Amino acid sequence: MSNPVYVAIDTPDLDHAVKLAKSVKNHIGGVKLGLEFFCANGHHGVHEVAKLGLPIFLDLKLHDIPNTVAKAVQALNGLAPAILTIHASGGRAMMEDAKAAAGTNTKVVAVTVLTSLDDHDLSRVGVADDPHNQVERLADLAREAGLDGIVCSGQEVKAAHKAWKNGFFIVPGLRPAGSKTGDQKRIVTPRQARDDGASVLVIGRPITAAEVPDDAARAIVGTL
Ligand SMILES: O=C(O)c1cc(=O)[nH]c(=O)n1[C@@H]1O[C@H](COP(=O)(O)O)[C@@H](O)[C@H]1O
Repeated sequence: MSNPVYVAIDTPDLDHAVKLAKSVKNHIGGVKLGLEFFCANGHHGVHEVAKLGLPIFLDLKLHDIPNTVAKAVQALNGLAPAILTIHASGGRAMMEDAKAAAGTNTKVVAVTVLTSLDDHDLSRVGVADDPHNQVERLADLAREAGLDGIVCSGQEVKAAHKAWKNGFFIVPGLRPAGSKTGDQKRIVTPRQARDDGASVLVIGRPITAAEVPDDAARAIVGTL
């Protein structure tokens, strides 16, 4: 089985990003580049990190009208990301058009309920349901739209996997026992997420903010 750990390189500093990715390269399965990195470094930055030869997960969480998202996806095709994120709450048509616009080797995956939100946060944005039901609802919609999978927390992945047997499940909000939670609310350990059916384990600060990121990555992979 290939290594499911994708390290989230969240920094605007390209040199630091490349250095970090190089230092953990042998212990991870891929690199996730998100908004902070992309807004600062754009396509050039992605190309530079991609030179290391690891699969790139481009986490831009696109969310707009269908035409705009489809054109944005087209504009990213030159980067050939292994994985690209859009928001499920953009609706079925937006997801269908995004998938149709993506390259055949790119998995298009829908973010359901951010791992930084709990029941209370959801109710404040007008979602009366709990995260579990909302993930289930958005996962069904993403599957109907022909997407490859979803992003959800480790607290929902078991049920999501059961309902969508061949889905691709990305799980962030992972914290090894004893590590700082930060802004994440729905957390589990990397091992728990893997056991419950995650395809990709997204891990950022527990690796990137460690004194020796290389050692932290090795230790986490050792728990899987
Ligand atoms: O799509 C994501 O990757 C994502 C979705 C989500 O619900 N929660 C979430 O934390 N993420 C991303 O996963 C990473 C988590 O980073 P750490 O909290 O530092 O491990 C960040 O890059 C987030 O942007």
